[in-house]
Amino acid sequence: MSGFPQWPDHEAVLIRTGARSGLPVVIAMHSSVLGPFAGGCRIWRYPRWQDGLEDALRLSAAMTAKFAAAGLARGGGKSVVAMPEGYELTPAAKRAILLDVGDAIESLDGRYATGPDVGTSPQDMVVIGEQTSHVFCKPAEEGGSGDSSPATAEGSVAALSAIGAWLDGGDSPRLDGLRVAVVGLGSVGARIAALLSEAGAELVLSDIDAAKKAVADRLGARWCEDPHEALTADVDVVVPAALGGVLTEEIVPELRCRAIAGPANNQLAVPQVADALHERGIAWVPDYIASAGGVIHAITVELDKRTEEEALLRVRGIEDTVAGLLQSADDRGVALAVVAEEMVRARLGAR
Ligand SMILES: NC(=O)c1ccc[n+]([C@@H]2O[C@H](COP(=O)([O-])OP(=O)(O)OC[C@H]3O[C@@H](n4cnc5c(N)ncnc54)[C@H](O)[C@@H]3O)[C@@H](O)[C@H]2O)c1
Repeated sequence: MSGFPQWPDHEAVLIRTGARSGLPVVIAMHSSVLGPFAGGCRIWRYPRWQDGLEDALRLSAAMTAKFAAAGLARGGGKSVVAMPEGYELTPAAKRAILLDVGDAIESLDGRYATGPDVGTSPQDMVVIGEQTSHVFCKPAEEGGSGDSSPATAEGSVAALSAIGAWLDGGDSPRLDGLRVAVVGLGSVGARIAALLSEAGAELVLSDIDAAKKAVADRLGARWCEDPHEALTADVDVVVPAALGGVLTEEIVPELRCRAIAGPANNQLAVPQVADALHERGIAWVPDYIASAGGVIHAITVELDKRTEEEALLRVRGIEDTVAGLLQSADDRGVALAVVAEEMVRARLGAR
């Protein structure tokens, strides 16, 4: 997030050597203004362990923004285990790391809870859960909320409904007839495409994996072999649902959509792209808003112990959030990212 303070304003950082793995376990705790810390556990290879620390600091700050924007009473946290390059992650080594993470979390006495991130799965949360109860996103058969992709997709579609209304100049959420390009048809992207198709949207779909053409065929959608063609297609909205960094300074002049909203993390290659999109009249919904459905659902059900219905209502609340942001961005003639950042700061009581 441009301008959002990320360093050195963390409340606390725990760094300890895992008793079993011997690897550094980092837990970065950014801001507990809204509630206890939560955020995924990343197990990744880094050139230096300090790069893992830096990742934890950056990602925990982003989680604070995500929770604040979602109206969840949680603070941004993140755990990272930095493996050296070339480290052989055998099943035994993975288990040792996960137990070390569980110990580190337990030592914090409920101040921080974790879920899956890059390099960890819902099943891994069960292993962490052997050492601590402060864990979410366990598989359904283990008493957890299961795969987060459906709720993430719901949240992105809620954002798209708000965009549909905004494009119509009205208040009624609309997906019927909306022309949408979905780039990336993995667990989340394929679900978004299915939900949009059901709601009557007109779809352009793409993925680097040619086998995903089957999704387009099944939904009767237009298939683009080249993801760049889908990104720059003449549609109302583009949905980035693959990897980050897809919105570059080079691609902005080529875009033909009116809005962009999707689940992919870290969509902007550089922060200035948000301004470039605004100058081209393209509304960009920050990924920390459009991708929040999964974590909202998991935390609501597993940590807050609320019902599925309540969780779904909270996820669908993304629609109202985006509608409000689109309206105030228009009223003030500024980028939606600016209004979103101000909303986050206001909720955190920051200047
Ligand atoms: N799964 C969740 O609940 C969740 C939650 C929040 C954010 N996200 C983010 O959403 C995005 C998608 O997540 P997912 O779980 O569906 O991942 P996934 O790995 O299941 O799917 C990613 C898809 O993108 C495709 N892809 C990769 N590079 C591409 C490119 N350059 N162009 C087009 N397609 C490309 C892959 O072939 C794959 O089909 C990721 O950025 C992820 O971090 C996911």
